Parts: sequence; structure tokens; C-alpha cells
Amino acid sequence: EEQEEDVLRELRLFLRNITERLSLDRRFKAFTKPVDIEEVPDYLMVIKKPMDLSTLLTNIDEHKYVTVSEFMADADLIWKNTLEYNPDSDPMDRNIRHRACALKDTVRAIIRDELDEDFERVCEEIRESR
Ligand SMILES: COC(=O)N1C[C@@H]2C[C@@H]3O[C@]2(Cc2nccnc23)C1
Repeated sequence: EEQEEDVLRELRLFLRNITERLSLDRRFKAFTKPVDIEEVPDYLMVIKKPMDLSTLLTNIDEHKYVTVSEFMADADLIWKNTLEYNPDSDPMDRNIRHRACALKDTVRAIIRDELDEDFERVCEEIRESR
């Protein structure tokens, strides 16, 4: 009902705010847009579900996420894909893996500091009722 749409509107505002703050952080520039398949032709052979910050934002606007946990699952794909596709010891791989780990830690720190547990519980109840 209307109160549920109020909750989901607040969820989208919270998720957009997180995603936009990450997109502004220069450490995370490599994660702002999809990996360019023309530049990296084997990417989709290795990575089954690509994800990036601009796609997260599109998903939010398309009402794909009803809970923070669902958003976190897609946000986690960004760093997991990066660790998987860039495993080597060369400096470029090490550098982008370091940034991927920083992204993982930053998302978790923001959620821990700024998400009210009771709010996520209300979102989970809405998800289970649909
Ligand atoms: C999240 O970003 C990534 O996982 N990658 C992996 C690709 C390999 C390397 O860096 C990426 C883009 C790229 N383009 C041209 C030549 N080499 C590269 C970004």
C-alpha cells in the first residue's frame, strides 16, 4: 500500500546517494562504467554477470531493489568480478584489485554507519509479502 511505496522511495534515495558517492571517488573510476567488450573481447567468457556503478544506478531507477541486501549482492559483483578477471601479480592487476577491495570495504562501512537495521527489516518484510 502507500506506506510501502514510501519505504521503497526512501530506499531508492539511500541507494542512489551511496552509488553517487562511490562514483565520485577517483579510486573507483574503473568501476563507474561497464568494462568495454570491444577493448576486452574475452571479458564475457570469464565474467558471467558484469556489474558497474552506472548499472547499479539504472537498476535503482528501474525499482529492481526492494531491500539493501539485494543491492549489496549486485554491488559485490563489481569487486568479485574484478578479483576474478584480474588475478595476476603484475602491477596493473594488483592495483585494480586493491581498488576493488577498497570498494568492498567502503560499501560495507557506509551501510554499517548509515543503514538503520529496523529500516532494512521493513524492506525485507515487503520483499517477503510480494
Ligand atoms: C573493472 O575493470 C576491469 O576488470 N578491467 C579489466 C580490463 C583489463 C584492463 O583493464 C580493464 C580494461 C582494459 N581495457 C583495455 C586494456 N586492458 C584493460 C578494466
